[in-house]
Amino acid sequence: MTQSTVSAVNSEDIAFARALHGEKIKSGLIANLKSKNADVHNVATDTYLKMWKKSDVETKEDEKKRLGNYTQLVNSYYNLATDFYEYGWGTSFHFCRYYPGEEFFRAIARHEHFLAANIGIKKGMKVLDVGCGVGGPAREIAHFTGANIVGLNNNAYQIERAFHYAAKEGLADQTDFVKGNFMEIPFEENSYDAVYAIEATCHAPTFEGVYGEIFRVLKPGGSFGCYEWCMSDDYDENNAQHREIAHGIERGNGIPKMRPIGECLQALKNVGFEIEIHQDLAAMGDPIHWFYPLEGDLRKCQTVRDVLTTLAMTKAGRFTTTNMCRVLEAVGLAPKGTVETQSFLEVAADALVAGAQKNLFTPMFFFVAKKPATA
Ligand SMILES: CC(C)=CCC[C@@H](C)[C@H]1CC[C@H]2C3=C(CC[C@]12C)[C@@]1(C)CC[C@H](O)C[C@@H]1CC3
Repeated sequence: MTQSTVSAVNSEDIAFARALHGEKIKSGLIANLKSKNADVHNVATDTYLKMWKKSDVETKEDEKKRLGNYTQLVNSYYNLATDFYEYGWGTSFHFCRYYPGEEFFRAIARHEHFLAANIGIKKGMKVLDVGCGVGGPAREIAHFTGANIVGLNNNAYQIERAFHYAAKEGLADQTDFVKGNFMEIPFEENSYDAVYAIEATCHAPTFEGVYGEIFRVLKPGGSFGCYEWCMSDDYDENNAQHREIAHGIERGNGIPKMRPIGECLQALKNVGFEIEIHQDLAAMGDPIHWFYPLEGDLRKCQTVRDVLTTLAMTKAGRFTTTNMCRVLEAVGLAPKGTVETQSFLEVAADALVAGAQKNLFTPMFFFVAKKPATA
């Protein structure tokens, strides 16, 4: 794409996001739902849902269309899901490991510190967060390390929220957020000391495309650290039950195509990275599973405070949210399509848990890859 086409696409996305969500930043699910423009919300809902057939047999052609339209797919997904994520999960949109007794938000932060420490992020470094969401990890890593973090994200709504939260935490000078496509990163080559991506690059149509761009902007000798969403070695694409779980993960999470671990490692090598560490952190035999909040069993909560924190994530909490959305939609306080959004998020939760329980899926295939000093 030429520079002028890129800025035209960006302006269109920004205008769409403003028309859909309104100009002012609000907090709380109900306040956010109330402020949506119903007609624009309808467009976002239709755009997302038309990418997925509900009952008919899924064909390779459907998958190809999603891969070709990945920007529309991912943008419409996050235009619909972001408020629900913040309401149910907070502002760091990722999973994590837990040790016995560890509180939810503490574990989330520790997962971010672990990544920052492994790629050697230090005070004053210039670091890129690829697919930064609303900036939860970028803020935590900025506070933790003193580095300057730039978050890249193609969703204009999330970018606006990221600026808002960073300013509130006094990080306006230490962070920046840029709307852009990670398949065409809008920065110069060799411009970042370190790059990380947390559960984001699975939205790309190919690992090679996004990793190649990360390689380009990273300085020689710099490290790229990532938690990648992958299907495990036990996953068999020709097994109908496995495929159904993978498809649920795709549809519920706005992912054009789930790929195996092998493809991730091969892509890193193909674009020139030297892989220094790789390990599936979901397969470490942890007594507390990474997916426990979505399992719906409050007895698995780590602390009393966690019962409240994880309430909206459990089956009972999700049932309540669905009914609340039904009522809000019926009385006109939430736009049409809100119940549908909650329903594909339910698909996400169930498919993620099923994939985890059968050891078919990991949201934390962790790797550190280095750009050779001679590159
Ligand atoms: C999509 C990717 C690559 C990463 C996001 C990972 C997680 C943060 C989300 C995956 C499924 C999401 C769900 C919710 C919050 C965010 C996730 C865990 C809810 C708990 C939000 C509240 C809703 O009512 C139910 C959602 C279920 C799925």
